[in-house]
Amino acid sequence: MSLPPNTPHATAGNSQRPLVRATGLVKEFRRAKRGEGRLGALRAYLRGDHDMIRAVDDVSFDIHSGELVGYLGPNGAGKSTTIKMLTGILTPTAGTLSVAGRDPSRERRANALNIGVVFGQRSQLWWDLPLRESFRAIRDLYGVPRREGDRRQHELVDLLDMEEFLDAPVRQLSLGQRMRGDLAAAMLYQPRLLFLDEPTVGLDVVAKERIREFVADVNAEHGTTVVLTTHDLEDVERLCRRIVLIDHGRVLYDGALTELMARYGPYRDLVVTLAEPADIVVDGAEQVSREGPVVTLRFRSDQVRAPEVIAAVTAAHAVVDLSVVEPRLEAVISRIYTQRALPQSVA
Ligand SMILES: Nc1ncnc2c1ncn2[C@@H]1O[C@H](COP(=O)(O)OP(=O)(O)OP(=O)(O)O)[C@@H](O)[C@H]1O
Repeated sequence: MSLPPNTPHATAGNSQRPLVRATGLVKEFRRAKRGEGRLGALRAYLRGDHDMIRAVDDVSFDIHSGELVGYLGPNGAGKSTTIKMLTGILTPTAGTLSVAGRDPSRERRANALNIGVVFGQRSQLWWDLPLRESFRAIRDLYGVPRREGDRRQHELVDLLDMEEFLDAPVRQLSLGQRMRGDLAAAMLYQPRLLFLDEPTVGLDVVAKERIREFVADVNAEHGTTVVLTTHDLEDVERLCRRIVLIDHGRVLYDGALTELMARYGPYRDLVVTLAEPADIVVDGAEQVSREGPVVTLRFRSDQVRAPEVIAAVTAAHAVVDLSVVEPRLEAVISRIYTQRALPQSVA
């Protein structure tokens, strides 16, 4: 199925120079070829046989100051590779990249002053140092003036409620506490751009909510531009107005979250619990799943009315329970990932 062209992003028409501009970005990796069997593998290794993998394949986008963008995609889509190029850790194979007017891989140190990076899976803090000492080291490293640093640290400690564990070594902190420490560390020198890679992974609901509130706050109050990579779509629903969806290194969608939902908007699910397990075949609706006696039918509410589908189902089956469910972002995204296409436009 061919993909519709990318939707112009939410800030199209913004005349300001973008904070981030990626144009035709490509990143290829060499990967050793695996020969058949042990001997084959050895031969391939000795011959230096390799494949090229295009982890990022002609990606272009602009991000303007103050935006909070979700950079999403299934495992292996190329998200981390893109973020690594934006932070200067990796050099693009082709294309151009500008972050606050700089080429990140050529001016890595200068770029580092403008960006904060937080990885949910791995801490940037010193494991054996108390948080307070890590903060001091970071302030020194980034040349934050003392008074200014004290003020910011105080504000962040307050905002993230960290006073009680500031003197504990990082290795003794819970995941949620460590995450708060990482976020504060990334914001101590007030970067213009914050990259968050899975910032809520593994956290309980309360801890997740605290992180989301903090991210929303630094974006709204300090105008910090945020690029958020996450598999938790509640993070996205809660925080992002714009999303960039990638798969196999290519942009599938770049635009407002509301527009994506509107495209999917006419779809409704009718969840039916039957007295006896059975498949349901009715006009205007498609059975999308069946688990025991629970069957889910999907229909377009602009083509068939819910009462008509319900009447057809109850005429043919003994029904114990039923409900009509509006689509959630998760359903939309999983449909895009599985079909590698956007839902049909309503228009
Ligand atoms: N250093 C590397 N050498 C070879 N291949 C790599 C390297 N880094 C990434 N890749 C490959 O590039 C592709 C994109 O990987 P990337 O880590 O960017 O995906 P991702 O979208 O961040 O995935 P996830 O959600 O699982 O973190 C994958 O096929 C991966 O195996």
